[in-house]
Amino acid sequence: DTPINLNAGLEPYDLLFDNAVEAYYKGDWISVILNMERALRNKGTVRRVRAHCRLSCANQTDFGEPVPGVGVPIPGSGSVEDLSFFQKILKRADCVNSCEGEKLGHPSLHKISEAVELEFRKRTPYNYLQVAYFKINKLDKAVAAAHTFYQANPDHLEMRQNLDYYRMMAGVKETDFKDLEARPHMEEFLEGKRLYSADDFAPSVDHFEGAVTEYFSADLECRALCEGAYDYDGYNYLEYSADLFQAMTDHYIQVLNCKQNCVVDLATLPGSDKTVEDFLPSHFNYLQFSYYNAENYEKAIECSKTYLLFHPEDEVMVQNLAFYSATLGEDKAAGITAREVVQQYIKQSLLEKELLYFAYEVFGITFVDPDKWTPTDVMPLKLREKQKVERETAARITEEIGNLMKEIETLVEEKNKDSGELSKVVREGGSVLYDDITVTMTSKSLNGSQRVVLDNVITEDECRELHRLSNTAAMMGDGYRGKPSPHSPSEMFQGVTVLKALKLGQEGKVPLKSARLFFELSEKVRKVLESYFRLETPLYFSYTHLVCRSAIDEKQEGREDLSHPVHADNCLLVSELNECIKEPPAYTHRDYSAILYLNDDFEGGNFLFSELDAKTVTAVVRPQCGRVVGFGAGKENPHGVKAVTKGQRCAVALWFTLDPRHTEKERIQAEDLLKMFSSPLDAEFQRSPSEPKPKPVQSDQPATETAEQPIPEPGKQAAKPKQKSAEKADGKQKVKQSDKAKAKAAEKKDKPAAKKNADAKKDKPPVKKAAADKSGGGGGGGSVAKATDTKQRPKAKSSEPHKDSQERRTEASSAADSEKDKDEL
Ligand SMILES: O=C(O)CCC(=O)C(=O)O
Ligand SMILES: [Fe+3]
Repeated sequence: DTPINLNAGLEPYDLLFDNAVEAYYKGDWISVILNMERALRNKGTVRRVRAHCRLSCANQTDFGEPVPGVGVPIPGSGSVEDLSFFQKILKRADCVNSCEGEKLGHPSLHKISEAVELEFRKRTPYNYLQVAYFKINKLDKAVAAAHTFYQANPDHLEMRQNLDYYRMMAGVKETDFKDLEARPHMEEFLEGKRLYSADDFAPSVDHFEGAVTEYFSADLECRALCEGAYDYDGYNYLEYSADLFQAMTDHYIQVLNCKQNCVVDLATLPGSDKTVEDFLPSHFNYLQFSYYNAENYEKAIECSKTYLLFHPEDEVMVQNLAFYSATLGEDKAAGITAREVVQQYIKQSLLEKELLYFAYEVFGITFVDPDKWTPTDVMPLKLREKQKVERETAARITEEIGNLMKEIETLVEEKNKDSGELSKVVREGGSVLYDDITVTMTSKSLNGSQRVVLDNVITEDECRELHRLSNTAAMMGDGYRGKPSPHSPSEMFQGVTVLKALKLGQEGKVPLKSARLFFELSEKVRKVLESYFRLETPLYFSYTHLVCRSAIDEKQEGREDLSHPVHADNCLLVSELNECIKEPPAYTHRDYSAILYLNDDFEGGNFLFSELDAKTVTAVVRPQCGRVVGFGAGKENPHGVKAVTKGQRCAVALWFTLDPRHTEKERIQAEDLLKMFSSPLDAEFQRSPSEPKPKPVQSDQPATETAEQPIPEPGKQAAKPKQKSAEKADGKQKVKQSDKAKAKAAEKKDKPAAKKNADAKKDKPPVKKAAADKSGGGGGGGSVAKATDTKQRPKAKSSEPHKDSQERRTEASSAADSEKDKDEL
């Protein structure tokens, strides 16, 4: 019989995905929606059918009973028993195949490439959907899609901006921000936790119970899905040759490993790779305390006993249980047992671990136990010892490597001291890449190192266009116009970044062409510098600023200050000590600087290099259109600008870094914006949410400062409004968490003595009370705690059981992040 129905196949979701993407580039939004929604639905169906078929076939053809028809096994002859075993295997395969074939069509239909799977894991379909819904004005759906995508891509700047944008739109409700991929067990758990933290215990019970039920059904599905094809990862297909039993073993152990890892999969928080530690057991910890507060002692006992299945030696839980039992009555309490599902779950999981450890010992197939609760003796002694030795060796090697690195560092430092200056001089002087550009002065003629003056880098026309751009932007922009210079009260200062210029261009306030020119010319300078200084690794933009300084005529008399005091760009110059300290708030990651001058029709304003004393001038450069002064951003190049006594002096100041982690975020945004302008499809979309791209902005972009200025202007210090508001949009949760972390830190600082006590209480709330009641009551444990007593107990404010370390880490890091933000400001 052929169980597979070739006709009634479910449309494969990779095909639907491709269709949707194709439709997207044609601007056929309805087709995008139809195909993408169907792709998501079909993916869900494939998942459900696979799990269902494997589970129901396991029920129909389990390996427990002998198969009728094969006969009673003959003692001593293995082969008939073997046949009976393999017959079951064959039956199971047949069952699963026909079950899946009936519902999905031929299995080859649903072989999906890893690339497409990855797109779905990254929730890319929602990025496309977001735009399509937006285009046809289905705002609620657009918002949900955007929110869903953002959950899995929290670093996606554009989507964050889109969400901010949606939030401001009329007709968008808070409830529209739905996570369409939320998993029921996690949703229930998080809701339970939220209520629990608010002392809403009765409703929290419902959610934690819901979470437990959903957990086991998700676990069942996850495990069933593990029974897929053998993953040859690490094996060479061609070389892999195993006999029947080895092949079965390899595959089966892989399946078991996968099943054990469902713990991790289920504990993963939405949109991150962070997991809730000790996830399943913690449900029963929350439950026992919630039930206790709801005065349901039977259930409190049941849940404590269940928790103790995982952690039998947990002292606090043992005490809680004693307290609950005393309250309810010992006899009654003795009759309450831990939950059966959990008993079964643990039994099965432990058996799996045993098999996995066996395979580890015998075949060397690695197994890393994801659970915290596994009793130590489940791991074979030999393995335990081996791991101990390995850990010790690893620690020793790490230490040795650390020492070696230190030695090398010292050696390198010493060597650099000797030859640094020399090698740098020798190294500079590479090609300037363009025929027109001339090298006017070198380090030698500038009396220093890592210095250059180039001419004809840009044309007269280009100078004029950028000069005009600066003035128009200052007029149109926010707040620069008429602002006193941060460096001198006798001058006015105006500045615009590439991104700001592009945005003004987008809004039609400055010519888009000029903004683009600004972007392109800054790139030209970057390339030329990289080549001239013969850098072995790329230069990245750290900050780009088109700046004009204008003399205030009535404030020139008796003027003695500089337009820009002598400083170095990546360290704090302490001229009294002839030192430059490379520490924040200096922009320590800046490695090279360049100033591209745009005009010379002003008085004063010469650029100067000096010694570390900030007095001895070593070279002077007169600005003029198309001239670039480029130099190393460190202590070797203290520099400043002489007073501009008449007219306006304009220049593009550029700072670069060799460390890609410090690439300017604004630059990336600017690039994206430019890309958007150049795509014809987007011409009419310029002011609406940004488009998903086949390759969305890398989500693992390291955090870098958004806007930086050489010296922050007082009024302009909030130069990060975008980030701030985006953070808010990111979820109040986060803000609250970091506040909490700060409060916690403050608390710790203030009263170190109180801390221990508070923490102890917090971890396992009722125990302290129970103990206090017992001693206070004086009598036998059983009769002490009455219902009325319970009522008087202080509310368990700080009562979260097991503040898991994962969360602690999250809090700590967000606190650290906000610390960092502060520094950068
Ligand atoms: O405008 C100039 O010539 C130099 C400016 C400067 O050094 C700076 O902004 O850090
Ligand atoms: Fe500077």
